[in-house]
Amino acid sequence: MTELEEGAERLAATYDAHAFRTWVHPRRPGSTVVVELVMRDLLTQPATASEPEPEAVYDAVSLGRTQGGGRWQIQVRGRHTLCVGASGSGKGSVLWGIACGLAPAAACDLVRLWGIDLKRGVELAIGADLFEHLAYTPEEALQILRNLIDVIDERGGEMVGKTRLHEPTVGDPLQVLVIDELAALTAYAPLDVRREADKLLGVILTQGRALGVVVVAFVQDPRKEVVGMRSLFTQTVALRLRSGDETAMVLGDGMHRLAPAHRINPSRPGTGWVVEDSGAVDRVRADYWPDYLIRTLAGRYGGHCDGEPTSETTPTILEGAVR
Ligand SMILES: Nc1ncnc2c1ncn2[C@@H]1O[C@H](COP(=O)(O)OP(=O)(O)OP(=O)(O)O)[C@@H](O)[C@H]1O
Repeated sequence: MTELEEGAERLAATYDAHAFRTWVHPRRPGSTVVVELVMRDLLTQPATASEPEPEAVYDAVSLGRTQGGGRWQIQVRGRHTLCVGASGSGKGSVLWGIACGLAPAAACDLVRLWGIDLKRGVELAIGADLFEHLAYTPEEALQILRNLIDVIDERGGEMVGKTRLHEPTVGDPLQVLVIDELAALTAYAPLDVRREADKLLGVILTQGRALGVVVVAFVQDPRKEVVGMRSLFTQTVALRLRSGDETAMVLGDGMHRLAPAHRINPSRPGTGWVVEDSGAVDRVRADYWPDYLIRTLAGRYGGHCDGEPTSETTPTILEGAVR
């Protein structure tokens, strides 16, 4: 092995590269050596989620892996999150990663989960016990939005001049609204519902963050006609998208090259791109949440702080303000 190859091998080991090639730069022979590292793609294989630690966490939850081999943590408190991905791109694994990651905190009433699933509850019903309330109809969805606005009004008065970011405590929890297929509410619901939902969601998205009311929404189609309030979300996860235009729409102009979500292989659901506040771009893959695991956690944490299984309860819609 030549000295050059030995050096390249050391470099490959340092960066956990799968293979390497070396050659002398064609235009600068004798002076510049090129080493090309072939990196292993750590996100090729799917991973199944495991039960979250029993500690109640509400700031951020772990969703899966980053391409560098670290854990993918998503900030929940203080952010409104929009996850966009074509059908079958794996939005469910991001949704359940967040809901199940917050489950221990929800059991202790440090977090209260609200759910809107206008696709007849197909997605959320499976973990229904984790949610304070679930809405399966447009009218129920509006009621949840109104309830959350009441929380905002109440907290706004209490917090003014005291603190900039609501600190969840038992009984005064972080309120997390999970909306599966946002378009069903903002684009395909009856006109009067759409109008009111747009208005109420606009208030929550502009005023709720600091007051401990955050939205985590999922949508297939990111066009403005479908998600008019796209720009009000403060962080975005792009799973597999359908075109470079969609990538630019979701992640920002110029991002279709840096974070090509439209090139994600359809055979690798749960894979996505995230752009951090700092502008750092990362490729990630969510862990897969099988139904049995969601049911297990909903049974263990739904409505209880002591880890005992809950009785079977159907979430109901509250009239008026939440506690
Ligand atoms: N993180 C993941 N790792 C591996 N496979 C996954 C992952 N997430 C989802 N899958 C697989 O991909 C399929 C589709 O995922 P999912 O239902 O979450 O997509 P979706 O984006 O919610 O689609 P739709 O918008 O049509 O509901 C799942 O049934 C599962 O088999």
